[in-house]
Amino acid sequence: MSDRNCLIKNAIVNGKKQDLLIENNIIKKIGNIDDAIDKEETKVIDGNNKIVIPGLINTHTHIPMTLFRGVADDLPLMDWLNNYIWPMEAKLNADIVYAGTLLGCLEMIKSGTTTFNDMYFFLDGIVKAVDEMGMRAVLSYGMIDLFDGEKRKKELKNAEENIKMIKKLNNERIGVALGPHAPYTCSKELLMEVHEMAKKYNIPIHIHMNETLDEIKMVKEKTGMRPFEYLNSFGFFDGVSVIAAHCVHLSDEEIKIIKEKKINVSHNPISNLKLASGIAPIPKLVENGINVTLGTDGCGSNNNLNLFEEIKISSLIHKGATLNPTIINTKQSFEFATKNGAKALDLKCGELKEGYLADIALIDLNKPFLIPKENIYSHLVYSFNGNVDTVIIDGNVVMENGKMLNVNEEKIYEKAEKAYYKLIN
Ligand SMILES: O=c1[nH]cnc2c1ncn2[C@@H]1O[C@H](CO)[C@@H](O)[C@H]1O
Ligand SMILES: [Zn+2]
Repeated sequence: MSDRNCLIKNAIVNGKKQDLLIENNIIKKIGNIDDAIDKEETKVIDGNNKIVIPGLINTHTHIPMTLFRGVADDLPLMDWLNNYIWPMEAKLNADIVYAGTLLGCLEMIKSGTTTFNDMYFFLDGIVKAVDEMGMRAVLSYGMIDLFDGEKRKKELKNAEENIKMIKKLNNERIGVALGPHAPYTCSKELLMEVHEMAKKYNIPIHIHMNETLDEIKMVKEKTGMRPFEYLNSFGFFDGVSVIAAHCVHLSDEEIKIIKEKKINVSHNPISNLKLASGIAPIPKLVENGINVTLGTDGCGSNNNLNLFEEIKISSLIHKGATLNPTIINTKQSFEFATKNGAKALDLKCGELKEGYLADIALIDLNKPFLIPKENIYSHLVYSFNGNVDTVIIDGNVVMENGKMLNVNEEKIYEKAEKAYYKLIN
């Protein structure tokens, strides 16, 4: 029996009890499907008491940082990076990164995420784990030159080699992007070359922007401009697709640039709360028609990869901040994590539609916190804990009834524990 023909019977799909047929890696049909299905060739999943949702899309993370979970809590960004995270990251290698990525993929699959947009190091280790776990990902090598010319050359060379390595894989599930870390860690020369490279290879740029007041002050002192104005002054946003993570502190002029240049925003409310960076002006961005998506950031600043928490917090935090309970409703925050994420990554998924990629999750509704089963789409935002039942990515069933089909979970935990001890010793 091939996993790649799959019929989900009698589930809630787009608010209605119906069936969903997957052929190869595509949602072939949604409706009442009985006829002409070859039961020998088709895997049938009982969807009774279950809801089908599009797999979630995490648009900003550093996946191997699962190994940094809990190691440096309760610190501000610059102290956290300079004195804790960067010294530990100096000990990384491809094996450690591989172990952290296996764990991260497992955690994401179990909480309904099927695609993630990543920025990190040792991409050969990340690629290997993503491939084995069957996830969809866009990967970028995180470049930091700290304004040093030699370092810049090395970082650009490394980035280009990674682009070639990933393109050569020809793996439909694994895409590549460019990841200049941020305007306070990357020189103008590096950013300009990144822009050229993004055009040359026709790939997106993934960058941290306006996360803290400190970094904005640093950029302003150096350039006389706020970060978005500075990058815009040398055409960084022209003719390329950009995913800007955080965007916590923005001037009206910067919001105008984001709108005009069609920059995708990755909102990471939990990371921003934990590092006390601030609260992003998401309602204002939505009002301006800007594409808002959701990210968890790495497990050093979250400390998990459960995007359902991000959906809930993004619906709550702006209500509290604006004293307006009507702001960011359940449909909007759910779309941040699905449809909008797909748009940012230029993928045909994030919605349950015929012809779209078969990246989906099934949730068992027989849970105390999902009863009564009447307003399920509200429950998914405000009361679900993220534990999904079954996950299908690119037409492959990777988890069924809470059990991973092709990987040994215990081995992943063991590997991650071992890798962690290598990092801290
Ligand atoms: O919230 C954050 N702000 C800035 N840098 C971060 C954050 N989270 C992780 N990293 C850092 O970004 C680099 C990845 O290329 C890593 O050094 C990682 O620790
Ligand atoms: Zn980050």
